[in-house]
Formats: sequence, structure tokens, C-alpha cells
Amino acid sequence: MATATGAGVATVGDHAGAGPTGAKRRRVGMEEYEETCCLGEGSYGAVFKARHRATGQVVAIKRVSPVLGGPMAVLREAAFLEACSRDNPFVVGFHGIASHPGTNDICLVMECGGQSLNDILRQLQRGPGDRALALPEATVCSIMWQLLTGVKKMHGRHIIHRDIKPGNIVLSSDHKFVKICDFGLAVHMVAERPPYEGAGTLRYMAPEMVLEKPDYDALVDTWSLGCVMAELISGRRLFEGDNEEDQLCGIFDLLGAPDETTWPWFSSTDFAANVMPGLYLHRHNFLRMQFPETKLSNEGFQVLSGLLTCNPDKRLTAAAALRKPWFKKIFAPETPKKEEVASPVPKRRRTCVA
Ligand SMILES: Nc1ncnc2c1ncn2[C@@H]1O[C@H](COP(=O)(O)OP(=O)(O)OP(=O)(O)O)[C@@H](O)[C@H]1O
Repeated sequence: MATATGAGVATVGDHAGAGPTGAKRRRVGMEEYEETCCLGEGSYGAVFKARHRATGQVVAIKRVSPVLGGPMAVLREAAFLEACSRDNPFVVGFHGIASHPGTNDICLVMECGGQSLNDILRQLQRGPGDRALALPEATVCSIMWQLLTGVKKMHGRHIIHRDIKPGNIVLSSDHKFVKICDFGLAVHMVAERPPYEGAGTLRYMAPEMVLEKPDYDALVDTWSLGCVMAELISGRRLFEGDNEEDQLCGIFDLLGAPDETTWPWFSSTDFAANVMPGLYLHRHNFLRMQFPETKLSNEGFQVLSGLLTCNPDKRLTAAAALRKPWFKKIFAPETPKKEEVASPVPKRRRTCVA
């Protein structure tokens, strides 16, 4: 269990070893930081901006009450963040874990990003009849290249994020890059075998996860990236389901209901056998009508439709999406220089462990 020492310095006791990712966790002393403002609130706690007193380095600290999330959940998230952010400029950097003096909240210290894509999209929100782009196609292409590159690396380490959405993507502090955050629902596909439970945010959830397929895989993340891409282009959320059935109807209304040839596994589901016969669902895919050439080039649409494919066996992987001509036609953006990637904690912080 995580405990605070008299000096407010964290010890992480039994859980300080390797997590499901094999990553070792760093411990930091919370008294070294001064919290400045709240960056956002999630279901398990709040994320604060803080400044390292000695170096001035600005960080983000996710504080979770042991009552709400439990120390194991935060330690697990920390292990995934550490594993995924290593050599990955498109994931927020990991600095360490600590317990908060006084409250005993568990703290995850990480690189501080700027606004989330959700904040930016809400600022750009347009009226229902407006057909203009929310963001220029070149900007969407650059953001998607960064996200797919970050996710490809993550998947190469056998980790699925399971909650990719605009609220979990933040700008880097210099506003040049985007970075994925919130690894609270991540899973390691080798260390943790299926069956997997459904996890994440319904409106960005892949149809196989909504249908409770127990052995879903990393393709659930590329579906979510398709939803993010659609939202960046139109400024509006693509699917707005209020419950599982509603969400599936929204997906099939837009992309056409699957059949035996397009998605064989689907016909074995309870939804296909018992729910679908009572609904009117067409088979036609209307995605191009929603994203006509005035909004998105053919090359861009190839990526969007490849990510938003109901059958995961036919969906684009992150690596395959990156090979599409869209990313060659519209420049491949520069990657951050080494010094722009989150710097690790100053070495002396390691000595703060009680
Ligand atoms: N490293 C960071 N830099 C800047 N902002 C961040 C950072 N991490 C998280 N945030 C902001 O704080 C918000 C809440 O954080 P987070 O998503 O990790 O909490 P959560 O409890 O897991 O939330 P949720 O229930 O939405 O999944 C995010 O939506 C994001 O806007």
C-alpha cells in the first residue's frame, strides 16, 4: 500500500516493482511540487497543474483518492504510462508516483500538456447546418499522423489504450504536437489474456466491444481514432448513442448493418439474432455522404473509412493506416526533437524515497 512518511514523501511499498508492463515505477516527493490550478476532472479524481519548486518544471499531477480509485488502479495506470511514453513523443511523459501529504491521495506525476482536443473542438463547435471544416484537412492529417504513430508504438508493446477520445488527447505545452493521456483503462494483451471486459467511453467504442466480444484486440483503438478523425473534420461527435443499442443503431445507420459476408462473427451475436430483426436497418454505407469531397479528399476518406470499418478483421491497423497515400500527399510532419520529448525526472528525486 502507498503510505506517506512524516515528511510527506511517498513510499510505494509492495507495489513498487514491475507492473503488467514490466515497467519499474519511479517515486517522487510531493513536497517538491506546488500545485497551481486544476486542469480537468475525471471519474476517479482531478488533474492539477503543478510546478517543481527547485527546477521550475511544470507538471500535471493526477490525484486519486484511495477510496475512489484504489492505489492499485493508480499504480497500474502509472506502469502503463511509463511503458507507453518511453521513446514515444505522442504520449505524455511519465515522471513518477507519490502519495499526497495530508490527504493520502495517490498522485501520478506526468508531463503537463495544454488544452485537450475536446476543449478545442467545443470552442470550434458549429451549428447543425454548417458544412465547413472544423479544422483544415492538413491539420487533421498532421494530428492523425501523430496519433497513429503513438498508437502504433503502443500496440507494438502489446498495450491497448481502450479509451482514446478527444478528452484524452492533449496538446504539448508548445502547442506543436498532440499527446495521448489517461492510461487508466489500458490492458496488456500478452500479460493479461482474454476474456476482456468492455471498457472506455461508449460513443468512441468499437462495435465488437459494444457487442461484448470477449477476445477483442488492439483494433478497438483504431476504431476510436476513426471517431476522433471524423470529429476533427466535422467539429461534431460522430456517434451519440445513449446506451449500447442506441450506439449500435447509430453505427449501422451510418455504415450499413453488417451481414454474413461483411462480418461473419456478427451474425452469432444476440443483437443480430434477437434485436436487429425488430429494427429497420439498411445495408448501405453513408459515410461518404456525410464527408463529401468538399470536406475530405479521396486519400483522407480512404483512411477514415478504413478506420471506421465494423469488422475488426478488415479494419486498418495503425501501421497500415500510416502507409496510406494521405500521409505522403499532405506532408509527413516533423517528429519532436529529443529535447522536446518529456525530460525524465531530475536524478536527485530518486533519493526522496523513504
Ligand atoms: N498530462 C496532462 N496534461 C494536461 N491535461 C491533462 C493531463 N492529463 C489529464 N489532463 C486533463 O484532465 C482531464 C481528466 O484526466 P483523466 O482523463 O486522466 O482523468 P480520469 O478520471 O481518468 O477521466 P475520465 O473519467 O474522463 O476517463 C483530461 O480530460 C484532460 O483534459
